[in-house]
Amino acid sequence: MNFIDRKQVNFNSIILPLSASKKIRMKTGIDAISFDVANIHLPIKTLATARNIEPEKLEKGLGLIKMTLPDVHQDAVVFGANALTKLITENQINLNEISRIYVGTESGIDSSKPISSFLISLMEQKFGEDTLAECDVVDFTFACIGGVDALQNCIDFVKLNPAKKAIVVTTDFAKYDLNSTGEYTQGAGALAMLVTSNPRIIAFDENWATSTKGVFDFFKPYRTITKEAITQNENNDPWFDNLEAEIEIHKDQPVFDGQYSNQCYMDRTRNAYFSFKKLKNTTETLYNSWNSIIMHLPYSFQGRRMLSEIYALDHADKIISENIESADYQSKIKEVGKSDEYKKFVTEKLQPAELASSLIGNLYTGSIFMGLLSTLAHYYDTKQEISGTTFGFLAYGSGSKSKVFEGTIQAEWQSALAKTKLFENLKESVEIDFKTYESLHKKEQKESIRTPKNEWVLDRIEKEIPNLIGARYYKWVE
Ligand SMILES: CC(=O)SCCNC(=O)CCNC(=O)[C@H](O)C(C)(C)COP(=O)(O)OP(=O)(O)OC[C@H]1O[C@@H](n2cnc3c(N)ncnc32)[C@H](O)[C@@H]1OP(=O)(O)O
Repeated sequence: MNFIDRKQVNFNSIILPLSASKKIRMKTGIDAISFDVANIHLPIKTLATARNIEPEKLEKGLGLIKMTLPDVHQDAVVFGANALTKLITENQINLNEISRIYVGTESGIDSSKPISSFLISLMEQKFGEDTLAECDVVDFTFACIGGVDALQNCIDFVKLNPAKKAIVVTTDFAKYDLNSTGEYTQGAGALAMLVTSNPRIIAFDENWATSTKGVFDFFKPYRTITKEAITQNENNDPWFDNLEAEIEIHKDQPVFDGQYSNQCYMDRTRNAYFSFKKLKNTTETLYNSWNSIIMHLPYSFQGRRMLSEIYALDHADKIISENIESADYQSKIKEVGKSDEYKKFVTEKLQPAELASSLIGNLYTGSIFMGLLSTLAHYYDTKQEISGTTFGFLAYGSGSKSKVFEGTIQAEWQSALAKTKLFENLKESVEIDFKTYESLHKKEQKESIRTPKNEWVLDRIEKEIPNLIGARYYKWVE
């Protein structure tokens, strides 16, 4: 029997074989990436005009251009299944080789059956019965950071099992109440990423820093509909007609405090960033070593608005003191954010990630990965070589948690990305008018806006068979 001497095993990065003379560090990271977004959009100017908001605030203040939203036949399962199908076909993945499909989402359609369970049956429908019979699947939910949690988990798994492969899917519909301050930060879509040893796109460093604090900045609680509300049925909802007693319901739209959520975002990312420096045992200005910075972007300019604090605190010339409690601390951060030096920094390190966000909107768990894809697609389209450079990641999920980590772009990133064509695909999105937007939002629209082709669609929701009521069925449309 072979016994492994635990003292010789570095559990942070698997070193194979274990003899001191022949140490090979196995890289782990993202080997392939694909996406699916709603493909219908409302121009942000249209929303601004209808809501009597200055368009410049949304366009120049928050960086918004278009806002995608699901068509009648789309939901979080559809986006996830389409991104996953593209990942499998474009990269000729043999599903028997996939040990895990872990989903990050905060748009679950069922409190018990995870989205990953739907994905399994749809993939087997398309690629063969029992092809995923031994695959482990589960959903991760922690607001927008659930996809990063799934990724970290899959990376650890592949590090321990270098011959195995995993897939991470992030899928969400960021839906906010009409007339709320979140309304202009909506969006919908999914990404799928293959996690392997010796990946072609990006290999992650072993250090991951975390900052956590339990807060109510943004959440989706179960809400009570009282007997009186059911009786009054102010919105004439036909579903109410069959209700007799008070019930708890779950609404897609969150309860949130926008400015407080920004503060939580800043606090968590700042703490995680400085913890990451400690883990790396460095006093150098860390962001200078990053070619690009990939942050959670609930809207395009969130990263640049939030990062000025870290930029100032970790600046080589110590632009501001570290006294976070001082009276003029916040105004000094704002001042730094408006400086030409900071604007240049943003253009170089953050802007490539913002490009897709401006055209799509919020993807919740997928936003940070769309930032990564946007950056890679930008460098691909502009033919700039970035292999060997390091990307820094600042993830955030309300509730709240931040994770900071970094990865190195691999030599084959361009060939791995050749079929993705992000910006080309985004150009095909169909524009809708304000009336159509509102009817989709209120679920009054019955016919699909766009005719689906070569994609998964929601076929029907069971209404009759008692022990299947609410079951969702999907189909592939050629
Ligand atoms: C879910 C998560 O990811 S948590 C973290 C983020 N939170 C959310 O996404 C929650 C949902 N969203 C929201 O609540 C809101 O959309 C927020 C908080 C993101 C934005 O809130 P608002 O009150 O609409 O905007 P806010 O006043 O913060 O910022 C507007 C920006 O536009 C700028 N602006 C305003 N008018 C103009 C104009 N005419 N021209 C140019 N810029 C303008 C402002 O100066 C400000 O930018 P600055 O602070 O960088 O200077």
